[in-house]
Amino acid sequence: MALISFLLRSSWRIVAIALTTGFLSGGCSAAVIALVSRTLAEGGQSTVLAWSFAGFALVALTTSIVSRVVLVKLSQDAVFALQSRLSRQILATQLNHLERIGSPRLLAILTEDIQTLSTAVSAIPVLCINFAVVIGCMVYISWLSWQIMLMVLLLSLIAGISCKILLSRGRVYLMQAREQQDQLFQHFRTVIEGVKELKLHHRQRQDFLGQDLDVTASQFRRSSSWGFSLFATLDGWGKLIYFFALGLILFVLPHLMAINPQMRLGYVLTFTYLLGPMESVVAKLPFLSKASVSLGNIETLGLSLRDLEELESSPAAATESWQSLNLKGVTCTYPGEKDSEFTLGPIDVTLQPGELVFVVGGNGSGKSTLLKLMTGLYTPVQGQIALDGQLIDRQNREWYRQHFSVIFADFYLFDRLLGIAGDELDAKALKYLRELQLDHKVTVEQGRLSTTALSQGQRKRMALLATLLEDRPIYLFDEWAADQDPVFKEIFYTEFLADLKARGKTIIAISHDDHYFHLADRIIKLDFGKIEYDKQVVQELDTQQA
Ligand SMILES: Nc1ncnc2c1ncn2[C@@H]1O[C@H](COP(=O)(O)OP(=O)(O)OP(=O)(O)O)[C@@H](O)[C@H]1O
Repeated sequence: MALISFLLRSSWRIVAIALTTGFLSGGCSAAVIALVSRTLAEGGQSTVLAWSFAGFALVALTTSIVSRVVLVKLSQDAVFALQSRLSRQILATQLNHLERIGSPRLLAILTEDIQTLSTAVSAIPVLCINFAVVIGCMVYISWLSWQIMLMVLLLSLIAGISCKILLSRGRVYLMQAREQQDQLFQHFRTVIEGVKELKLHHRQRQDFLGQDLDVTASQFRRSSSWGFSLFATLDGWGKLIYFFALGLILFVLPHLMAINPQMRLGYVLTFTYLLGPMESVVAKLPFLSKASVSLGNIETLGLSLRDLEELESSPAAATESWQSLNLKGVTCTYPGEKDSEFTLGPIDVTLQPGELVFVVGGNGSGKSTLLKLMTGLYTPVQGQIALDGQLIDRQNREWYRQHFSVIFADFYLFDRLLGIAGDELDAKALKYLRELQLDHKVTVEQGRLSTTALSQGQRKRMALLATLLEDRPIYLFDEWAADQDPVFKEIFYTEFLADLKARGKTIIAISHDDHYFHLADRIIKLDFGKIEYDKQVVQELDTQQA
């Protein structure tokens, strides 16, 4: 039902057409078999029966095609819309919420759950048709004899209740398996991203494979096997009931009531024909159950993303001539156990245009967190951020973010210069490629990079190229120079930063390169999430000289 309502949300009209034609097709197939049974039972041949047979067969065939084609298109459209909506929702959700959900879970939902849903939804037309065949045949059998109708109803009731019990048990195992799959995705990530370390260390690899991957994989295997075994039992149980009914008609009923051999032949034929559709319906049940677990996951994620969704709008252009950026009593907390909880702040900082500020401090002192807070990626738990006196809130946060160009320590290098247009883009990119000494390695054509298979230092230079082309008022670098050779480190601090400063840009650079601290206007030092000091470098030198 959940799957049908998922499709109904896309287009109830198409679902109505698909279900009607599906049931019509199934009904006509049942009518065909009823006609065959009757013809065999009566032993004669009539033109009316022959034409009816041809008519029902034709309608069964055409409506089956219509139902399948219509629903396949609708289901693929619905899955496409879902993928697109989820991706957009993820991008529109607060960063700290996404970090809490974790990338393995997000990836599992975007790939595994959506694929499961897509497979199940494409099976719906066949299911409808087969379901209608089963119902149609049952109706036909019931119409022939009320005693057999009673027997069919009773057996259907027993089958329905027992199937429900087995299905709900199986579903519990599938839900467990799906949770374990999230963990498995985390381990697969380790396999892919930690491949170098794991290949180098035999014991490390054995430890990881034996204690992590295999343990989760075998838990997943156990839950899945239990789930699917219960569904297999369901299949067997269904067949047992079916054979029981067949046996009753063949061997018991003739002793209880007057039933001629032809009619018996008709019943047996109808029952035998029923087996195929019934098997098909039962075989699809595990996939439907799995899909409903996936749909639950998708919807839970959707709801949780919606709760923490940010306003998406086409923001106004960044203010080039801003005067002050003010953080007042700003705090940010990563929730965790009492001892491991980290709080940054309260932070009080005011930045001016054209300033070069170095942020320093030990590992884990909160430098990167400060950058995410300053750029509006994290929402402060307390305190306020204001640009030129304008408080930053949900309404204008998107606009506020347009002021920053950032290279994070774990930056992502896109394979094309996204969102940067202009006729001269390639020429400007070439100029920077030369300055960054990458022109022998990378070319840019219509904004697309010829390669991103570069060394870490080169990748960082390409990220710098992209930010330079963005030309935003405030630049933030999280230990950008850490991967650069001494020559380029020198060029970065003395030429690139100086050039940005000369262009009136504000630069906030997290750095451990104390060689270059004298170039800064200000140094902010963080310690355990608090500002230890925030001092003007030039003033201090002046004071010393005085
Ligand atoms: N996504 C996160 N979830 C939970 N805690 C986090 C997260 N990111 C950082 N932390 C915690 O916040 C603290 C500050 O981290 P942050 O990355 O800001 O430090 P940093 O000063 O940039 O360190 P480094 O110099 O090592 O890069 C650390 O104790 C870290 O464990």
